[in-house]
Amino acid sequence: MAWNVFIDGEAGTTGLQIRERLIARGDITLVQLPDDRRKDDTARAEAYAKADVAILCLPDDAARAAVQMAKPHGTRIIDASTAHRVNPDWVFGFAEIDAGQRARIAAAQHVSNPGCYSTGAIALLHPLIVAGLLEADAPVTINAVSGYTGGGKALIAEFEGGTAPDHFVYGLEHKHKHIPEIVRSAGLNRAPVFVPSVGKYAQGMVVQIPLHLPDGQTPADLTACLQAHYAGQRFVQVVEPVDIGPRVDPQRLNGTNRMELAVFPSEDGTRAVLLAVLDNLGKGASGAAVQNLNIMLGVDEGAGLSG
Ligand SMILES: NC(=O)C1=CN([C@@H]2O[C@H](COP(=O)(O)OP(=O)(O)OC[C@H]3O[C@@H](n4cnc5c(N)ncnc54)[C@H](OP(=O)(O)O)[C@@H]3O)[C@@H](O)[C@H]2O)C=CC1
Ligand SMILES: CC(=O)N[C@@H](CCC(=O)OP(=O)(O)O)C(=O)O
Repeated sequence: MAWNVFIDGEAGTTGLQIRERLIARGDITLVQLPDDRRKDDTARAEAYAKADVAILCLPDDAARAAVQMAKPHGTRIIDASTAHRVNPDWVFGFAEIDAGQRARIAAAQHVSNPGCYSTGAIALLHPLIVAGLLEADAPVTINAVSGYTGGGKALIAEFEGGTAPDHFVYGLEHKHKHIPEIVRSAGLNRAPVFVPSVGKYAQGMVVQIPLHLPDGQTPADLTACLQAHYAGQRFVQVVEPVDIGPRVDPQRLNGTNRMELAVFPSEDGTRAVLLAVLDNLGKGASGAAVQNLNIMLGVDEGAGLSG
């Protein structure tokens, strides 16, 4: 038996990469629309009626409307957009966040994928806050660099058309859309200062969180906490700085669903940089969507994914 899966927004950046990961699978039949009907609501409603699971790769407003369209048909949904990430009725689609999350995803009607930057930031912060190594109201700063596919078709056109600078910093109005989901899912009580940037390369991302450590805490304590939290995980690994540094390449995990976490210490042990590397279109979007789909269907979590 094959499951029917509809990727709404299949022609977009995230949608295309999900299709690539599902197209050859024998256990999945893609419900597809002809190009001239992909925004036709009658055709989309028919697709929702047929699908067991729909994956929304749409702008936020279109994702909210799609949920209403799917409702009469009872279609299970994975939303890649920002629309439902802090909605308490949706399950947050970061399987590794804690021991119970896979079961919650498996049973869910509605799963919301984390944002790409958020995946790295939450993966680093959540275990430390739960373990009491970082206060929930700590003044956290998050810096990051992403490949330009993170901005979807519009930003890709700017970079490939030569109208964007080779590297730019943004989010400086302190209103980036990932801040609410980072606060909620990391377990912070205070909004972090988040400064993302984009470089002239297509895919790949590094998220960095610099910390001054309190007296008595060492970088090794942070590493040990992350190692314990992610022990045995297939797609999230804690690595040594020497394995990925001293020059960390944001593209090192491209094409995979993996994320690497590391703690880079100062020589005297009083400071550290927490670092996450991932493919913004892998574990940061399309890979995570497929991982969540696999969990929801009860099949091998890594089916169709490169780890
Ligand atoms: N790119 C990334 O790294 C990540 C993206 N996301 C999220 O995934 C979602 C999709 O992003 P991304 O793939 O980058 O964006 P793109 O702009 O590349 O793709 C969006 C697609 O949605 C289509 N679309 C827009 N409105 C509708 C509608 N009403 N009905 C049907 N289709 C519609 C667009 O059509 P058309 O082709 O005609 O423009 C386009 O193909 C967004 O919410 C984004 O925030 C999440 C994590 C990471
Ligand atoms: C480079 C770039 O523009 N990145 C996007 C985030 C990409 C992502 O994670 O997607 P969501 O839109 O689903 O949150 C941004 O900063 O808005």
